[in-house]
Amino acid sequence: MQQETVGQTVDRRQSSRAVPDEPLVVFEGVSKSFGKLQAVRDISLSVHEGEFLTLVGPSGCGKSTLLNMTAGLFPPTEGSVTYRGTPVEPYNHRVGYMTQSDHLLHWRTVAKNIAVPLEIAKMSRGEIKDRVDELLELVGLAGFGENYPNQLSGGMRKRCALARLLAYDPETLLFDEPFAALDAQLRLRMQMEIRRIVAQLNKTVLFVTHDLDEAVSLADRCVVFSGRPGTISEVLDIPLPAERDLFSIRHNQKYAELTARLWDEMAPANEEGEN
Ligand SMILES: Nc1ncnc2c1ncn2[C@@H]1O[C@H](COP(=O)(O)OP(=O)(O)OP(=O)(O)O)[C@@H](O)[C@H]1O
Repeated sequence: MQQETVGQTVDRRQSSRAVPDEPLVVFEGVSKSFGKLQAVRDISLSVHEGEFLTLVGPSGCGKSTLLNMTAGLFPPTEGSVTYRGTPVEPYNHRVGYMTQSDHLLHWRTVAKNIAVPLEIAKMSRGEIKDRVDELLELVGLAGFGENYPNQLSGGMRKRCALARLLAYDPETLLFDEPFAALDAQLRLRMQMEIRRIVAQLNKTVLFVTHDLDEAVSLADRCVVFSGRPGTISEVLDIPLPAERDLFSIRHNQKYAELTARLWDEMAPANEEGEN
């Protein structure tokens, strides 16, 4: 059961991370093959509640495959994926999934798009309205509820998709390169929004990206994969402040060191199995 509502605004990230807790998602000796193709091999990784994890690695190393197994879209070939101590089964309703494409329904207004999961959950009209208003406020779209997706900018569409993702209050958010198509400035704004919202709601995040700056600036930890079959080559702690200004963080010495280290890790000479 979900414990939080969207309206709760206490940042429990710092305090929850100060106390050792049971991991939320655990991959133990996970391998996944599709026919003869082995996508990932022997992945062991624990994700803790309230943690923001980024996943980077060469194309085809199985990052999305890990998200898909967390969502219960398919099981591992070997090993186990558990969520709160229980093996993930089809489907894991505690997670929400957001990809590069926003999948907004063009014939529905912003408010009606956000309302989709709430309608499926058979909430009453009044409850849906209250919830949608709250979500519009949260993602910075107050006043745009009656607009249609084709009347929105790229950033606003992302905000709308994010609000819909949050509507049923999933405790873990899976992001697969959600901002890849945005220009640099917009991407930075959306990154700031994501960190603000995730901290505010104390969500756990697995975020796949090819952008190494994004991988460092967003994360509490960054998981680096080697080429296919994907194995974890390193898990980097990102000891940057929980409350960070993503504009000025680029001048931070630690930030520069971490991104440089990631670039070194990702140098072509270090890739074993590029597509
Ligand atoms: N459902 C599937 N059926 C068959 N093959 C798959 C399936 N899902 C993934 N693969 C294959 O597994 C490998 C890993 O794919 P995956 O999408 O997880 O990699 P990725 O690291 O997320 O790649 P990218 O960064 O390019 O998105 C690829 O070779 C892909 O073609």
